[in-house]
Amino acid sequence: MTRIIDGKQQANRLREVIGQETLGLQERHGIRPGLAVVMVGNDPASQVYVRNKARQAGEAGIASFEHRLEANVSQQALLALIATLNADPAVHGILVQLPLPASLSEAAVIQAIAPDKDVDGFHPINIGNLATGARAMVPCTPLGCLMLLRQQLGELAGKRALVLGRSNIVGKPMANLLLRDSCTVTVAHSRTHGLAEECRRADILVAAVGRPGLVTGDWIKPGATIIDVGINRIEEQGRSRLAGDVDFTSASQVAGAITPVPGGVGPMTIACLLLNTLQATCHQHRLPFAEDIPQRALPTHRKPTRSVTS
Ligand SMILES: NC(=O)C1=CN([C@@H]2O[C@H](COP(=O)(O)OP(=O)(O)OC[C@H]3O[C@@H](n4cnc5c(N)ncnc54)[C@H](OP(=O)(O)O)[C@@H]3O)[C@@H](O)[C@H]2O)C=CC1
Ligand SMILES: Nc1nc(=O)c2c([nH]1)NC[C@@H]1CN(c3ccc(C(=O)N[C@@H](CCC(=O)O)C(=O)O)cc3)C=[N+]21
Repeated sequence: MTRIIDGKQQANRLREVIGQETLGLQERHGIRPGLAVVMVGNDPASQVYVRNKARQAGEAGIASFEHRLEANVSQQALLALIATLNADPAVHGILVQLPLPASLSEAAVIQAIAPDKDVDGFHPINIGNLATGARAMVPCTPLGCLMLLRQQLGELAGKRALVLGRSNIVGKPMANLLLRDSCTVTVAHSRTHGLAEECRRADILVAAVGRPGLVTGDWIKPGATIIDVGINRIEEQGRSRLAGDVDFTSASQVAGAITPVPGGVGPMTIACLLLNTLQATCHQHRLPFAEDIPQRALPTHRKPTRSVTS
């Protein structure tokens, strides 16, 4: 039986536990975590996402501060805003919505964010710490994927994992996280030869390519766990809907467990953003952070020793 991994429900649980923790911070220390979201231009898809983040932050006891800048804002003005947010004690986390207009340097903007407040985990310091196995702020989307995998499979050690996509925001940090959990990791991309065969070897397949329905059932090892990161807006029969990078209909015939789109990785990304904001708040106030929040919220389904193929 294929299990549908309900990311929306898992994210609700995670946000509930985050809410209990923020309440504790407020009551014991009078501290309210704060998240600043900077949006440049007015891309409608980003607006929906930013609105969802603000609402869910509020429900979890996190203050959110939205900064909307015109698409033609200068690099200098954007960097000045980041400097202000870096210095603001009410702001514990800073997220600059990507992609930025082409006139702005994403690298320069990301590097301007104080690493302690970099709740996206995109700053080179955080990337380096993740890659070397040190404590780091971990990018939200791969972190959410890892939580779903751990919850689904328990122990990940020794499993063959294939990460499809090598972007800085999903593919590369995902590969690092799986390696940290002792998976045997392959990273595939647009220049990979024999992509279907690579995929068929994988016990765990994480697809983050931005190509709707690229991964079909015949690319999947029977019983494998499939995490579909893709969020693609497609037109079908004159209507617009969201589709993942995995063809859900054929893949769900073969997979052991699979995330849907919508309702899979997307909601976990936002929950992980709130978790990173809580972690950043504790760190900045030199307070202990409850590392076990994900395990408390999402206890594992299976005994750690059982393999996907057994
Ligand atoms: N659920 C969520 O929270 C999030 C979802 N997303 C979604 O995830 C998807 C990926 O996002 P992102 O990582 O930013 O995308 P990028 O466009 O930055 O990277 C795409 C990657 O996929 C590879 N690729 C593209 N086409 C193919 C192909 N035909 N075969 C094999 N590999 C291919 C590219 O290879 P190469 O490097 O060789 O060009 C690249 O490494 C998108 O749909 C995006 O909307 C993104 C962020 C968060
Ligand atoms: N600095 C930065 N950090 C990001 O993390 C970041 C970003 N920029 N730019 C854009 C991408 C995309 N992204 C999504 C997060 C949640 C959903 C999400 O909640 N999706 C819902 C549905 C949403 C809908 O219905 O439109 C779901 O999949 O169920 C989608 C996409 C984060 N990103």
